[in-house]
Amino acid sequence: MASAEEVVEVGIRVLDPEAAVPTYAQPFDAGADLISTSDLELAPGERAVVGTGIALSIPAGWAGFVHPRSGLAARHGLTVVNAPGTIDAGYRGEIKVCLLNTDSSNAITISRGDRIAQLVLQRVGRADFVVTEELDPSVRGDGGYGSTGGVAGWAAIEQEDA
Ligand SMILES: O=c1ccn([C@H]2C[C@H](O)[C@@H](COP(=O)(O)OP(=O)(O)OP(=O)(O)O)O2)c(=O)[nH]1
Ligand SMILES: [Mg+2]
Repeated sequence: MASAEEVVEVGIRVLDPEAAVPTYAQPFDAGADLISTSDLELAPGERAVVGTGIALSIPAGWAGFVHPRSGLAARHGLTVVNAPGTIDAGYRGEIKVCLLNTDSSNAITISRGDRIAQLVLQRVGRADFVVTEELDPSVRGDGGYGSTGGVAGWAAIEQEDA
């Protein structure tokens, strides 16, 4: 049986009198919705940094990641420029979202209180970088950027199997 989800305690300051603690829309959702504290309109191709009205104290060993919401992305072309935005455990300022209207012809209107993005909490590690002349060998080696093949999917796999 799958193990239960891990719940981490995160301190929160609600900075805007009308903002609220972020909520998970459904049980087991990974993302808690973040709201906009501003009214704004994004012209096609325009971006803006938008406040969410909250500040957090995330425990060391964890980080928050600001992801776009898929419905707004699919319906309107709204995304997060730096997706996922990284919220460091030590950051105590207001969480802000750098929104981008990717639609080529329609403006997007955002109203105060709209759920504009979602925050995912994840465990994170930090590297102890050890300088070396030779890296451990691996099967992939230095192959990257398409080294395993192009875009062909099923057809290529079927040919290889034949
Ligand atoms: O979508 C985001 C991304 C970042 N931040 C805040 C929290 C994060 O801890 C801090 C720094 O983010 P990042 O390291 O991505 O930005 P930077 O350009 O490297 O700034 P800095 O020099 O402050 O690290 O900005 C947000 O509020 N929203
Ligand atoms: Mg940084």
